[in-house]
Amino acid sequence: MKIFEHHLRNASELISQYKGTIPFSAWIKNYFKEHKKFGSKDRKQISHLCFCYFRLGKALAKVGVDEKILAGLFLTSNSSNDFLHYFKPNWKEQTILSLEEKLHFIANEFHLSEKNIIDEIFSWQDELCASIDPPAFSTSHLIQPDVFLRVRPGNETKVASKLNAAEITFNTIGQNTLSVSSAVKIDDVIELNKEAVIQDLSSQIVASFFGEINVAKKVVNVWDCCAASGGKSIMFYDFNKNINLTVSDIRNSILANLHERFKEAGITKYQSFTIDLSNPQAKLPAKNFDLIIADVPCSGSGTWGRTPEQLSFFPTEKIDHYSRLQTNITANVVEALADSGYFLYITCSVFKKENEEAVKHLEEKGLKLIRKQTLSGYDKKADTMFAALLRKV
Ligand SMILES: C[S@@+](CC[C@H](N)C(=O)[O-])C[C@H]1O[C@@H](n2cnc3c(N)ncnc32)[C@H](O)[C@@H]1O
Repeated sequence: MKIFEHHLRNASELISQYKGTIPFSAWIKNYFKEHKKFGSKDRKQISHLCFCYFRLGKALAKVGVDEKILAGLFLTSNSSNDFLHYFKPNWKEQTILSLEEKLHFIANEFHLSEKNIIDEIFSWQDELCASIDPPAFSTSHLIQPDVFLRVRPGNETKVASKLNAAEITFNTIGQNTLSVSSAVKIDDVIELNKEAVIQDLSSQIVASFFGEINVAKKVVNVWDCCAASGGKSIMFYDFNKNINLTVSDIRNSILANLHERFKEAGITKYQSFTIDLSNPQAKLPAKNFDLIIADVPCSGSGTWGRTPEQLSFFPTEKIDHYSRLQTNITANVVEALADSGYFLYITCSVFKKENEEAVKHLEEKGLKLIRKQTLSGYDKKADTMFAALLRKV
């Protein structure tokens, strides 16, 4: 079929043109904007083929782009499709096999070692936190993660009935956690931020650390110092409304999103300011925070199931860059902790340099570790994150 051959050729050309400077989803959107000849079905199929290729990371580097696209499509599909069948009729029977069996099959097809394929999907195995299972984490990149919703307190019944009325299939994971397929357009159905927040499962599990914060005060002073659009602040507010909330980030444009989101979430009383926290000369707020939430900038390596092009393009030296940035930020920020104040350190990274080693730096600064945890989402179609709660003693 000519159309299949066109799609494969287009995907292959786009993959060779993409240099990893911006996220692939944004890059391909721009490309299609400039090249109007592609219809919506073509755009969808070509993007999908590119993502299938990227999900294999640095594995199958020598088999050629077309073959790697087809192998990626085979490994990420649960049933045979006409496109795959057209190019690989003898793979049809195998599409229903388990991922492990399919990896074995592909290794045989290309005369490669199955272990090497797995090691090369996520090729930073030596940098991983000890608690992560390297093969399971690596192969998880072949599965598209889900979208998770955190239903805000009191909206549980309303959100479920709205989803049911719109005939949207969802899984109930916990009292306040639902998941939907990444293809679903949820914002047409529920009032985002008011009724529910789009928030990854592991990010939601960070709330389990809030219960360990013991402040004998009516109003808790909280500083969400790398707040972005305020996901962690909204979650803390839902846990405890008696807070005096301060938020900051490096740029005003980022905080503009936060103001919008807080409005929708009903958070009206808070202080906000911009600050470069990596600058040792930065003027910090007064030293009176009972809790500082430091959801620091990081490699994002626990979220590459959503941006699989990073498996091919992430420069290894950036791990050290982020680690230094995190050390500079946290060294600065802890100065604003009140006596006995808590410090919640969070990343969406799987690298020990950004996680356990960062916690060691904080302990060297005199903070006492209460709990640290790798929040492994790779077995739950979710992101993998890391959180550590420390206290100034
Ligand atoms: C992982 S995101 C925070 C996500 C957010 N807490 C949430 O739950 O949605 C990290 C944030 O740190 C900010 N950031 C990066 N470098 C910074 C710096 N030097 N000083 C302050 N904030 C910085 C980024 O702009 C980004 O918004």
